[in-house]
Amino acid sequence: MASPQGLQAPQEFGGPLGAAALMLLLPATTLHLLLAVRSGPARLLGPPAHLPGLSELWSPRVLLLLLTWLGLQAALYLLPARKVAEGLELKDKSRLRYPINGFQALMLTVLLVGLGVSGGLPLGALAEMLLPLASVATLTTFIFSVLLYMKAQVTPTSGLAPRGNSGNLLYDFFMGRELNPRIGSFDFKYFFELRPGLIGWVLINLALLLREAELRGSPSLAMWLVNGFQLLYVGDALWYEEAVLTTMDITHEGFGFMLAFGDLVWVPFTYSLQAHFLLYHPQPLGLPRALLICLINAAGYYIFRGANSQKNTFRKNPSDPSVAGLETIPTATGKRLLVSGWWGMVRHPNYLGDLIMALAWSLPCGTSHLLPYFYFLYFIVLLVHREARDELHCLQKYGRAWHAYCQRVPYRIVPYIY
Ligand SMILES: NC(=O)C1=CN([C@@H]2O[C@H](COP(=O)(O)OP(=O)(O)OC[C@H]3O[C@@H](n4cnc5c(N)ncnc54)[C@H](OP(=O)(O)O)[C@@H]3O)[C@@H](O)[C@H]2O)C=CC1
Ligand SMILES: CC(C)CCC[C@@H](C)[C@H]1CC=C2C3=C(CC[C@@]21C)[C@@]1(C)CC[C@H](O)C(C)(C)[C@@H]1CC3
Repeated sequence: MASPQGLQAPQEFGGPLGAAALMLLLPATTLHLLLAVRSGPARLLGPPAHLPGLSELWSPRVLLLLLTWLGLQAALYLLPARKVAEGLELKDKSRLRYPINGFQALMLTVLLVGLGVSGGLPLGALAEMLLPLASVATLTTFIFSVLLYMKAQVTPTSGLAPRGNSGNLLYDFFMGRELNPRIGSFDFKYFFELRPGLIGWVLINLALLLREAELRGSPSLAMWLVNGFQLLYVGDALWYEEAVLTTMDITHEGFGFMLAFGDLVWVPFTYSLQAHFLLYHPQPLGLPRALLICLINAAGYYIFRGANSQKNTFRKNPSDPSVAGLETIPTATGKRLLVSGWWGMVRHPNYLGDLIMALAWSLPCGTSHLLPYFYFLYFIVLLVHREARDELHCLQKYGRAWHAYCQRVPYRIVPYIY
């Protein structure tokens, strides 16, 4: 069942063929990275040292562990929230309500895990279970995406996403048909975007740190830095949880295989690659280099947070004193575009800050291997592609005003370079 508007929307990611290729390539890449990272040569490119058997990829105990984790995070999501925020206006003029309790869920998880570890829970053992966990999570994602696809069959047209309703099964399954799939007030896209995968990433990092302490007596400085930087990133995402309601994923993307896999598999298992690498390939790191890397991460965070907060404040209340003095240009929609401050430097200053942080997360792993730089390299591709998609949306939305903005601010992500 295709919506007329969906049929006209240009297809992304290379259409059905691209979507099919990605659905094979993404799980295969995750598997390859998890095998390569623990092998001696730790090669990013080239065949893996061995192909795993079924017993290395699947166990009912691991499935139970994953389901318990999802259940715990769902329960924390349902706890009373300090605030309930409204999302942007939908096509039918309604607004959905979202609980703002992500940071609380992170803190409660840390507390529960802390109590567990002090009571003898062998969290370090998780480090040895990442391969079967990732493959079980991949299988779960496929099954879950089928359920999401079926649920969209009975969703009214106004609830469908602009892109994922072309009528091609493979493409729509990948892109996601329904914009905001919910059961009652439980919003699946919002929940998966910020909870089990993002908090799971922190937990995996911590398990790798504890495993390193078990093996070598104490965690290395490099391991501390990677854990600290990424905890800051996840803590920030959950502290500013409300801001996710204006991101492209929540406002535009359907919830299908792409986001479900990204949230549940890609983020926790590939974003933790640096800590995973350090467990099997310890790297010496002196204090002066560690300080320099901290400075790079701080600079990236400063730009990332400054840019995201400036835009969010401006979109929520343009007369807020912190943004009221900034220069803007009007658009035909009634909304204005910032042309000074962070958004006058490049058209995506938040991506620039994010990329600088991505580099800082890999640097503690030294320069002997390319593998721990995977996240940085993938992130360049993701953000360049994302920027192009956003550019197209903004051009369609703002027309001439967007052209004027591009003339005023000619660089996209990196000043004077790109
Ligand atoms: N770690 C990861 O894997 C990932 C991280 N991210 C991060 O997520 C964050 C959100 O990114 P994303 O959702 O892509 O988009 P952005 O937060 O960059 O939002 C883009 C939107 O901002 C508005 N905008 C653009 N220019 C201006 C301007 N000059 N003045 C005012 N508003 C403007 C437009 O929407 P409108 O005008 O309608 O408000 C545009 O569609 C980023 O920090 C990014 O780095 C993203 C993807 C993956
Ligand atoms: C590999 C696939 C082709 C693409 C998968 C993309 C997803 C992994 C990302 C799409 C947008 C994301 C965001 C974050 C994590 C990665 C995914 C899900 C984010 C939650 C990370 C923390 C940030 O502070 C944020 C701004 C909240 C991010 C929002 C977008």
